[in-house]
Amino acid sequence: MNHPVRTSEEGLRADRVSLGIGGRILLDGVTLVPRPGETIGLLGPNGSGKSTLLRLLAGVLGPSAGVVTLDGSPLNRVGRRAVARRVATVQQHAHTQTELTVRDVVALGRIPHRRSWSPMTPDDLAAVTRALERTGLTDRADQSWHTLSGGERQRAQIARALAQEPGELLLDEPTNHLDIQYQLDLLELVTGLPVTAVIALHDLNLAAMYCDRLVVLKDGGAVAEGTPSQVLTPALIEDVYGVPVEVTPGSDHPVVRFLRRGSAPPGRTGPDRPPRAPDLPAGAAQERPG
Ligand SMILES: Nc1ncnc2c1ncn2[C@@H]1O[C@H](COP(=O)(O)OP(=O)(O)OP(=O)(O)O)[C@@H](O)[C@H]1O
Repeated sequence: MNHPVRTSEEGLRADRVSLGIGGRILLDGVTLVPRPGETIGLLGPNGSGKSTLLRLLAGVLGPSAGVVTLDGSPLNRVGRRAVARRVATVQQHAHTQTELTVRDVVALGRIPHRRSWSPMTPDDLAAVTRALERTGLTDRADQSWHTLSGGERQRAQIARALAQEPGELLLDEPTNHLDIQYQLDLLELVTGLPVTAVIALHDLNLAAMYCDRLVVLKDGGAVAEGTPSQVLTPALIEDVYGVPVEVTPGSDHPVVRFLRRGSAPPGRTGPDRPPRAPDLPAGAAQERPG
């Protein structure tokens, strides 16, 4: 997963970024320093600030405090086109108007690399072909975007981002709409690319399997950061998501098992779990219904 080729000043990083809109703090002093080539998973409940942080990293929004830099320069001084040559984003709900084919959509990824009004070069065409192949869309290339399934649209957006040949890839819940095979394929693909990737994910087990490091957001603040084994503890998950879990340390990565509310792992007692009645016959102790 790691392709350590650059110095620490290089790459995309967020330094103590905050964002307030309409008197509400959406992000509060978050620092994110991806190491070159690594995959960072952004975790956190709905509304915790994951998409907002990705928008700041993409330069779509500017922070109200702190700074996002690309190779040491604040994004607002780098220029949109230069940022677009380096940073590709895949959003949650991509909409494409007009009657574009899949190939047309993927070719949009080449725009930052092309001069205005100039035709696609052989390099552009090769990048589009490669991106279609990598996402398994070659035989869909001439199909209209509108006729694609939700999962195929998602893959076409990933292909567009790959055609952009970015150094940094920002993905906002890219596995939405994908069946399990494509979820695994996609994360395998992204983590195998020579790019630095920041991925907002809801699936803790996929995050544990594929991310080098995780950053957990809660109410706009970063509450944990580290490897999946360091971060994905029952205490952290219960605190952030409010759900009971059991975490099994694996040789490669931890495995999270969600428990029905009202139940708890063997040996644990808590406010949600009444102690077993001592006078019930063996085997008769019942868990509370979830
Ligand atoms: N332009 C905006 N104006 C006001 N509030 C906003 C704006 N954009 C986002 N928010 C709020 O900021 C909070 C964080 O939103 P964000 O989309 O970053 O969360 P998220 O962690 O990506 O959530 P989800 O998992 O549901 O996608 C939310 O409460 C959202 O309503």
